[in-house]
Amino acid sequence: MVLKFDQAFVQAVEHRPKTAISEVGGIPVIDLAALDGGFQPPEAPKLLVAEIGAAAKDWGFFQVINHGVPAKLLEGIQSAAKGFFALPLEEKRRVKRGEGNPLGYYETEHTKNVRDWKEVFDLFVNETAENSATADSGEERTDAIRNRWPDYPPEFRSACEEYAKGLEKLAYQLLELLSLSLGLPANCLNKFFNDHTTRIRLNHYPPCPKPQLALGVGRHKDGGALTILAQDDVGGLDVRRKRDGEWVRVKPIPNSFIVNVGDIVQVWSNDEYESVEHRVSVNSERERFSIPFFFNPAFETNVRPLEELTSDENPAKYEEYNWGHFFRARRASNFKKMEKENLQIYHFRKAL
Ligand SMILES: O=C(O)CCC(=O)C(=O)O
Ligand SMILES: [Fe+2]
Repeated sequence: MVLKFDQAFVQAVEHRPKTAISEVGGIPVIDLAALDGGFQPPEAPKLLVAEIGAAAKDWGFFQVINHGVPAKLLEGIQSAAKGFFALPLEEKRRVKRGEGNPLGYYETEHTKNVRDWKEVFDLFVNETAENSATADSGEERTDAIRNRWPDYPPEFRSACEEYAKGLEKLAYQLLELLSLSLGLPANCLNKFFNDHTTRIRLNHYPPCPKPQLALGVGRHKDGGALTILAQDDVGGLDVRRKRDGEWVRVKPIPNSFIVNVGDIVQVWSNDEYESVEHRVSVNSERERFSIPFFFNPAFETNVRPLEELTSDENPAKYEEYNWGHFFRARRASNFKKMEKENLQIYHFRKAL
C-alpha cells in the first residue's frame, strides 16, 4: 500500500466531511450538443451562452454532456492512469517529481498544510511554455521542466497526448462561450493562451481506512483560468454551494466533464464569476480516479480585471499580478508543509 494512515492526514474537526453529503440540488448540467463540435462565433447559440453565464455566476461550476470529446480518448487515459498507479511504488518513483522539475509522480502533496489522501501524476500539455518564458526572463534555472514518461504502461504517453489534444479543443470552446457570456467578443481571451501553461493531473485516491478524518484533496480553489475534470463513477468531489455555503456532492455522469472557473476568470471578470471552493471526500471501499485539465494562460500573462468589464461605477477590484509568479509560488507551497498561508488572489484585492 502506498499510503499509510497517520496524523499528517487528519483534518481539523471543522473541515472533516460529514457522513452524508447530498447530491440533490447540485451543479447545473449543460448540454453542448448545439455546438455540434464547434461554432462560428457570431452564431453561438444564445441560450447556451446564457446557461453557461448563469452557471458560472451562481455556482462557479457546471457539468457538460455531449461535449464532442471522443469517448475513446477518455477511456485511453483512464486505463493508462489505472495501469500506472497499479505499479509498485519503486517503479512510480522512477518518474518522481523533484525540487527542480515539478512534473511526474508525487504522493505527498499537502493542501492547506494537511496531507491529501491521494497520489498524482502531473504533465504539461505544452512542455516548452514555462522553460522558454524562464529563458526569456533571464531567471536562473538548474533543471529544465520536462514531462517524465513512465515505461509502463507502454501506451501511457500517447494516451495522455491524445487526450490533451481533445481537451484543448473543448477548453477553447468553453473559453469562447464564457467570453460571450460576459458580453465580450468570443475570441477576446484567446490571446492569453498562445503559449499556455496547461497541466493535466492524474489523481488516484486509494480506499482510505479513516474517510471521516481525512480528505482526498483538502478544500481549495483552483488558481488557473478553467478546470475541466473527468471523474469515474465512484464520486467524491464536493463543491461549496454559493447560495448557502453547504457542501454538495457532484453526481458522476458517464461521459461528462465537470467545469469550474478558476481564480483568473474571477479576476478577469472583476468578481462577476467566482472561483468556488471544492474538496474531495474519500471512502473506505473503492479507489477513485479523476483527471483535471487545468487550462492556464501563458507564463508571462499579467492578470487584472478586463478593461471592457470595468468602469467608474465598477472599478477594478484587483491589482495586476503575474500568472507565472503566482503559479510558481503556489507550486512551491504544496511541495512541503509551510508555516504561512500560500498565495491567494485576495492578496491582490484592492481596498476600495
Ligand atoms: O478529484 C477531483 O474530483 C478534484 C480534484 C481537484 O480539485 C484538483 O486536483 O484541483
Ligand atoms: Fe481543484
